[in-house]
Amino acid sequence: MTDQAKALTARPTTTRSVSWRDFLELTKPRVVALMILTAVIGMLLAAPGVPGWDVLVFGNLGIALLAGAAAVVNHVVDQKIDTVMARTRRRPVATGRVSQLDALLFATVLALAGMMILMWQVNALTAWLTLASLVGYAGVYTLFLKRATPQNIAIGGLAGAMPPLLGWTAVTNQVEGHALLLVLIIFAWTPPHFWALAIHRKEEYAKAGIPMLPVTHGNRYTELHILLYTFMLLAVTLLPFATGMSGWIYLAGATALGLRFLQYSVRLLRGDDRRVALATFKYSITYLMALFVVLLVDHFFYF
Ligand code: HEM
Ligand SMILES: CC(C)=CCC/C(C)=C/CC/C(C)=C/COP(=O)(O)OP(=O)(O)O
Repeated sequence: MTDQAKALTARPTTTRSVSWRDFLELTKPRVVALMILTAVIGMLLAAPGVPGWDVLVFGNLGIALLAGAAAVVNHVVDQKIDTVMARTRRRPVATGRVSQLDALLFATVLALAGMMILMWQVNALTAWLTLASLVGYAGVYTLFLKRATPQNIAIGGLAGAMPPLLGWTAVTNQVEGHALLLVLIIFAWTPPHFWALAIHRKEEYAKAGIPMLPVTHGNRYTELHILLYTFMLLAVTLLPFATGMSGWIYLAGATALGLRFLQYSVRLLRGDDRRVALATFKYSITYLMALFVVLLVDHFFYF
């Protein structure tokens, strides 16, 4: 192998030694933080009043530990493909700063701690549903779907959509219709959230050999699907109002946020521009955060 070929295939080297920050990074803290926001709001909507501090603290801690563990496993399973993509090549396992074994041990500790907390301090239903979400993301999505089909996100997104239900069951110990509605909202949101980023990073996914929708079916097809999912998202977000779960404040907020999302999707379909794709991805995060905050404001306004 020539020196140039070696340089191209080598793992990115790192001069920095391992630190606690690497372990924190492995847990995808910003993604988990948004999941916890949706779990907290699930708890607050489920409770007749305000849930007890113990459910709030232990429920969210347990869910966060298991979600973090799932993210760590994702780094281990994806080590090779993370090394190929510019967005992920500096990750702790991809660079080798954290070994696969250490990462797996870390994931095991997080998962065991999370399960014990949920089992002993919350309830078994929440513990098993959270574990199922971990398996859904780390096992079904990462290990299998991500590499197998361009519909990976449309199916695998269910795992990431679970936190509001997990929050709800932590309080009520029951799976109820309104909680499933919140799951449905995140489930419909996930494809536009991710496909916008996949368009922006299409070349990298192609290089890594991952069959993301823009790679297999092109940008225009993906943009059309983003638009269709955004319509569906807008329709699904009207259900909390239609079923009497939320009031007019929510309806106004959800409609305004959804119309703005549609505006991004239409711009994307018209312009096919990488920068618009990135802006759409960023908006998707603001959108979900704002939508759940509006749900909560509405809940306490009519309370
Ligand atoms: C299987 C479903 C999902 C897929 C495939 C997906 C994909 C992604 C990807 C690839 C990124 C970029 C990460 C990076 O640059 O390191 C990202 C970022 C993000 N995702 Fe998702 N996502 C999913 C579900 C969710 C869910 C359910 C939430 C929250 C409820 C969420 C919240 C976020 C946030 C907050 C970021 C920004 C993270 C940052 O700034 O570092 N995602 N997502
Ligand atoms: C217990 C529970 C609630 C589990 C949910 C786990 C969890 C952290 C889901 C995150 C969703 C996500 C960021 C997917 C991206 O994975 P990717 O591999 O497509 O993206 P990447 O290339 O950035 O790693």
